[in-house]
Amino acid sequence: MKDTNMTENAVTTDTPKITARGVQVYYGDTHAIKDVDVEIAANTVTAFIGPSGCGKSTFLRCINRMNDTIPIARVEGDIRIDGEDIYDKRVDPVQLRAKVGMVFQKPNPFPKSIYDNVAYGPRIHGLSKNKADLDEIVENALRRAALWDEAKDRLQQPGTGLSGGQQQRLCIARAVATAPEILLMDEPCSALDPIATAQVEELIDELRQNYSVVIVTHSMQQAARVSQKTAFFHLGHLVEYGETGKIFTSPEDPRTESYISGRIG
Ligand SMILES: Nc1ncnc2c1ncn2[C@@H]1O[C@H](COP(=O)(O)OP(=O)(O)OP(=O)(O)O)[C@@H](O)[C@H]1O
Repeated sequence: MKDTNMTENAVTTDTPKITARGVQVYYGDTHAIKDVDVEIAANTVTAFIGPSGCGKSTFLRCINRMNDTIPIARVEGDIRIDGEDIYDKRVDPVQLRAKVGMVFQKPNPFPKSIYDNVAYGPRIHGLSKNKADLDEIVENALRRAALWDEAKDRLQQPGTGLSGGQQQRLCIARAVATAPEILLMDEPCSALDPIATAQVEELIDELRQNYSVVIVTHSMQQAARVSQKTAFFHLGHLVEYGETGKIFTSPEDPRTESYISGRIG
């Protein structure tokens, strides 16, 4: 089945990077994600949209096992990256998170220098042979995050001294420095002004060349601008998933139609 016609059904893509089957998430007695099946393509930006509390962030956090850090959260079902079960006991969540980077709603640089923020992941994962190697990784990551020109003369200054938009790009540089294959972004622009938002959106489009990007957003305009695929969640269900253009112009499900036309949410 192609991915343009589905209602709480399995969704497939030609080259799935991430495959989820029968995913349930519980927080104690709260059933937050209900039987979600989805396949997410490589080199694609996929947007998760839906009303507040529908489970977008919860499902996003399943993809790098961030829910493991929430004691009352319980994840069931099967999630694979390139066919590998990421919940297998042999998978080290720290290694997994190097491969599946995450950028959060609020820029959260470490209280360290700009350089050390970006070098942190490569250092703990032993990705560089020597200082020159690490310098190169840091420079490349800052370039990829479109922050190099603004940061190159102040690499030893604190990351927290940057503007909000620069801090978010620093967090993106920190995430890409470990050469991830997937980048998860949880409302990455919600704390940014329109100019910084435009810069981050432009960056997301460039990042797609190298990564699969999954972005949670409350802004339907943003989803329409940056994503090729959109998933609409409602009350823990993945209601509809498909080409972004189709979801926004001719959704199949009345709940999607209501949300995009502003009647729910
Ligand atoms: N740490 C937590 N502990 C308990 N319940 C939680 C926790 N995180 C989320 N939930 C519950 O799980 C459900 C889904 O929440 P989630 O944050 O995933 O939704 P969301 O769609 O991302 O919402 P928003 O758009 O408001 O960020 C909600 O009912 C929420 O209250």
